[in-house]
Amino acid sequence: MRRGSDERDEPNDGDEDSPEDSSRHSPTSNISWRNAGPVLRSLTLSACISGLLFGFDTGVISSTLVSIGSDLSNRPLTTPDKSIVTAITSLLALISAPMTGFFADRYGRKSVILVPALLFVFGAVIQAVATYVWTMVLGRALVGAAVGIASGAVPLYITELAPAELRGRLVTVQSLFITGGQVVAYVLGWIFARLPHGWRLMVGVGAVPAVVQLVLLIRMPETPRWLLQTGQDERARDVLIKVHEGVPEKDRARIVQSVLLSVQAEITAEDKTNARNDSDSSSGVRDAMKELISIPGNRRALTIACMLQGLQQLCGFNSLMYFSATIFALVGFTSPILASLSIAFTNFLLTLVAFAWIDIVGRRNILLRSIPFMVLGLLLCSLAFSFVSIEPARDAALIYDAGDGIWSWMLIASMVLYVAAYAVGLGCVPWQQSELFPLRVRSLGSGLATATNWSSNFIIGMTFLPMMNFLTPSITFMCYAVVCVVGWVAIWRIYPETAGLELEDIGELLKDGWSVQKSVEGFRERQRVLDEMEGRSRRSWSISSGRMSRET
Ligand SMILES: O[C@H]1[C@H](O)[C@@H](O)[C@H](O)[C@@H](O)[C@H]1O
Repeated sequence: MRRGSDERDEPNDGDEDSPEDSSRHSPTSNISWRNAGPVLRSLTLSACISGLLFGFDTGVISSTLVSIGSDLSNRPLTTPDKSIVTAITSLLALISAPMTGFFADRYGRKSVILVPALLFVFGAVIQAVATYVWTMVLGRALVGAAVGIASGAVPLYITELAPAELRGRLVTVQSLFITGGQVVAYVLGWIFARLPHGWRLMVGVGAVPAVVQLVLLIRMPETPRWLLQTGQDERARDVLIKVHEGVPEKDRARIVQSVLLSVQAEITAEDKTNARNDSDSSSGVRDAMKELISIPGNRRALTIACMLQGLQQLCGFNSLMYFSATIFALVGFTSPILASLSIAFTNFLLTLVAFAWIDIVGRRNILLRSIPFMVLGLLLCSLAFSFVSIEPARDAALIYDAGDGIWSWMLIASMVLYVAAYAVGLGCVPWQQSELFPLRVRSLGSGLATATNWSSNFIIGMTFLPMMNFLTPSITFMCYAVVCVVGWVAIWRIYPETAGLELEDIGELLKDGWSVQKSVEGFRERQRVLDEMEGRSRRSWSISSGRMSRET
C-alpha cells in the first residue's frame, strides 16, 4: 500500500520550513503492533475496558426500555420516564467530562480511570436491583458520570504512554471496544429480552467487566509524562523502558532518553511561563484555562479537537445507533432488531480497518477520504426516504414503498455505507484529541473536547425524532449530509497530519499556524524513512537466515 499520500492540493498556510523540520525530533523506533510488548498491550487493554462499558451502557438502553414493562414503580414507563432514563446518561457524561482535566492533573491519569470503573460497578448494580423509576435514573446517572470521565481519560492515558508510531492505533483500540460493547449490548439485549425480568440481567452484566478492570488497573503504572511533571523521574524512565520493550535494545536507550529530554524541555518551558504569570495567578485550573485560550497554539489545538468531536456527533451517527430499530420497524422490516444489529456490527468491523490504517494512512487523510462516502450514504438515504413513506400510525398496511420493497433495501444499504465510512474515520479520529495539546493544558483541553462530544450527542438525541416528524426523514438526512460537507472543508483547511509525531512536536507544529502543508510533507517524509527502515530490517533478516531474496 502506498503510505500517507495526500494527493489533493493542500491549502497554503504560508509555512516555509522544510518537510524534515516537523519530523526531525521524532525518534523513529519502527515499533509495530506485533512487537509492542506485553506491558504496552496489557496497559491498552485494561484501560480500554472503559470503552467496552461506554459502548455497552450506551447501546443497552434501547432493548432495556422495551423490556422493563411494569417492573419499575409498579406501572408501565411513561414517555417522560423513558426520556429521562435515556437522557440522564448523556447529561451526566457532559457534566463530568470537563472535570476529567482537573482530577487527571491533580491525582494522575490512572486514578481518573479507576474512579469510573467503580462508578460503573455501582451504577450497574443499582440499575439491576432498581424497583422505582428514580432508582433506575440514579443508576443511569452514575453510569453517565463514569462514561463522561472515562471517555476523556482513557485516550489521555494511552496517548501519553504510547510510542509515537503506535499512538493512533492504540487509541483506536478504545474505539474498537466502544463499538464492540455496542454489538454485545444489542446481542445480549436480544437474548435476555426473552427471559422474564431479563432487563435486570442486561444492565447488571455491565458490572463484570468493570470489576475485571479494577483488578487489572491496580497493577498498571502511571504515564511517564505525568510522573515527570510531578518530579518522579526514575519511575518515568522505568515506565518508558517497559513501554518500549519491543524495540531492539540498542535503540531503546536512545529513544527513552530522547522522549525524557523532550518532555523535560517542555516542562521547563512551561515552568518559565508559569513563573512569569505567577503574579496574577490564583488557581491552577484558571491558569490552565487562560493558557488554553490565550496562547494561539493551544487555541488552535482546542479548535481542532472540539471541531472534530462536534462533527463526530452532529453528523447524526448516534441517531442510527439509538433509533435504527425504530426506523427499520417503521419502514416495515419484520426483524428490525436484526436489521439494526447490522448497523452496530458494520460499525465494529470497519473500526478494525481504522485500527489497521490510522497510523499508516494518517488521521487527516483517512478523514478526507471517508467523509465523502458518508455524504454519499446520507444523500442516498435521503433519496430512499422520499420513495418510502413512513406512517407513524404503526400500521404496516400504511407503509408505502414506490419500488415494491426496493427502496427499503436501498435505505438499509445506504445506511450501511454511511456507517462503514463513519467507522473508518470520524468514529475514531476525534478520540486522538489528547495528542493535539501540550502537556500543561492536555488534560483540560481533552476534557473540554470530550464535553463537546457529549453536548453534541445530547443535541442529536433530543432533536432526531422531532426533526424526522417536522422536517421529514429526507430533509433530516440531508441536513446531516450538509454538516458533513462543512466538516470536510474545515478539516481540509485546519487539521494538520499528526500521525507518527512525538507529542511534544505536535505542540511545535501548531505554534505558528495550522501548518497543514508542512505537516503533510513531514508525514510523507516519515513514511519514507519508515519504509526504508522496514526494507533494511527485512533485508538483514533475509541475510541472517541465509535467504537473501530479490524482493528485498
Ligand atoms: O467513537 C464512538 C463510536 O463511534 C460509537 O459507535 C459512537 O456511538 C460514539 O458516540 C462515538 O464516540
